[in-house]
Amino acid sequence: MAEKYDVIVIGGGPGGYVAAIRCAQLGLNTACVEKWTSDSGKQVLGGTCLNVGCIPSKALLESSHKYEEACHDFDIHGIEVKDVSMSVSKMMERKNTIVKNLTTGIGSLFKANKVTSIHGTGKLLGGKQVEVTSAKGDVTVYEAENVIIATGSTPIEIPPAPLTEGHIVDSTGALDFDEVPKRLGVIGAGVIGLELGSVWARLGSEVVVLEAQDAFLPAVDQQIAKESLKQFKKQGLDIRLKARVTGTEVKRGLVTVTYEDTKGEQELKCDKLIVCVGRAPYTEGLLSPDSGVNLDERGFIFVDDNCQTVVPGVYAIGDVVRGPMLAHKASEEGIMVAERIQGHKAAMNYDCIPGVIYTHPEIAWVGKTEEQLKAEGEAYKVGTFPFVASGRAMAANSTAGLVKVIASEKTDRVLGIHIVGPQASEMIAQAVIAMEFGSSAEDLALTVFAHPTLSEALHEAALAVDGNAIHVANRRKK
Ligand SMILES: NC(=O)c1ccc[n+]([C@@H]2O[C@H](COP(=O)([O-])OP(=O)(O)OC[C@H]3O[C@@H](n4cnc5c(N)ncnc54)[C@H](O)[C@@H]3O)[C@@H](O)[C@H]2O)c1
Repeated sequence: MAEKYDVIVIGGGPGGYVAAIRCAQLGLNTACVEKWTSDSGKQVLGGTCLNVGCIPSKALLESSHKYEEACHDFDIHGIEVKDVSMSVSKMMERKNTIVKNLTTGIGSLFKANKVTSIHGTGKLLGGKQVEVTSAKGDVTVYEAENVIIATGSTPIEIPPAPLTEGHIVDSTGALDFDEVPKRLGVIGAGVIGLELGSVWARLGSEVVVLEAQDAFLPAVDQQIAKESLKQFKKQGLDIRLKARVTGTEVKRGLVTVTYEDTKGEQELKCDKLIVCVGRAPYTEGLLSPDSGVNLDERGFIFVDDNCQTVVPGVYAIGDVVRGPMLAHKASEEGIMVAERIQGHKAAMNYDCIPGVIYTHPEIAWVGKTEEQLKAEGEAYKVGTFPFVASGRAMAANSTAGLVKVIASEKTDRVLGIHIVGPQASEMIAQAVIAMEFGSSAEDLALTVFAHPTLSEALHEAALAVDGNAIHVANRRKK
């Protein structure tokens, strides 16, 4: 008889491992299937986020930022540093240690919560059975009352730029360069292109980012996107918009990229090229024909608002379903599904998911952009506050950027908050809480913020919504 669980989770990333832990906490007999294998043949938990995504990229962003500060920004504080050098191997060692600590930590959390970890590739069969194939090829079939699919996504490859070992790489390869490339090409000015482009630019690469679209960060509020582009250009990132890559050639270690822009066909020569043109849901070999689970027209697993597939008791969460491909969205969906399996009435608020781009300055937002509200015909009012007027930002020598609060013209309810500036990734949590609690701009304006903090910029932007900012001249009321 096949071994039976209350819940089997397929995938051990931030969606899957969080779902598994929550299910076990709620008293469900839970197993998590993960195929990722280390060089020594051991199972690795944590998925893309911990192994080759959010965490390692933040480790490199932090190291490269410190290097850049030591080279260029200490001087203003009166600190003189000479002969600054960077050891790429040491930087990578630090990153690898952080990844190892976190991924092994999940194993400990599984033990503490009594989640059974199954090493192998999971496949959903009919009747809520899960087939697991080990690295050696042994096949075991398990049964489950409930299955949660959390298999994530993989980088998209494009025909004009096939990955070529050591020369044309995806985001995973770009986290493991063994030296700073002199010239680095990046295809795609999205989240990954900007974050990884920043890492290597700070370390000395001449970075050219080729972006097919004519708008920069089209999903971001365009006032914030414009300010960000200005800052990135100042930092020496050469971002070329309306530049669609049409071909690549690798010859004697040199990559030649051909692309088309408004002037016609162009060429770019670089030592390494990163392809980061988006990610696709990962469903390869996942579903047997009789599993009953459907994909939508874009290849995502089709689910309702509660992450339920068309098969009762089979759920899917994270990058493999609709919505933003973000670790925190996956984790929260995992918790919601675990609660629902246990009969609770949990639901996700998809209108309050923050987005962050970890460049310098950081970009962060929650809720609607001005462009979205215009398109929806919703009347709104806007308050902004620039960090150049913040004492704390001055003290930190980080005055680029602004906070923007958008509120309903009719009700004053906050509809969106957008930030480009220092610590935006941390500040956005305040905005998310405000929106989650249905705050008005006035509620924020009447709240006491500690002085001197960067968060005061959010307070002032909320005050500015009705022309009441103190530390900046208000726009005249009409
Ligand atoms: N900080 C974060 O939250 C974070 C970090 C990394 C990745 N992610 C997620 O991972 C996913 C993938 O990120 P990404 O940066 O690869 O994708 P993306 O969708 O953010 O950006 C890809 C960009 O590539 C451009 N592009 C596509 N084909 C092109 C071509 N032939 N020539 C030139 N440009 C081309 C697109 O127009 C787009 O702007 C995203 O969903 C993102 O949200 C999030």
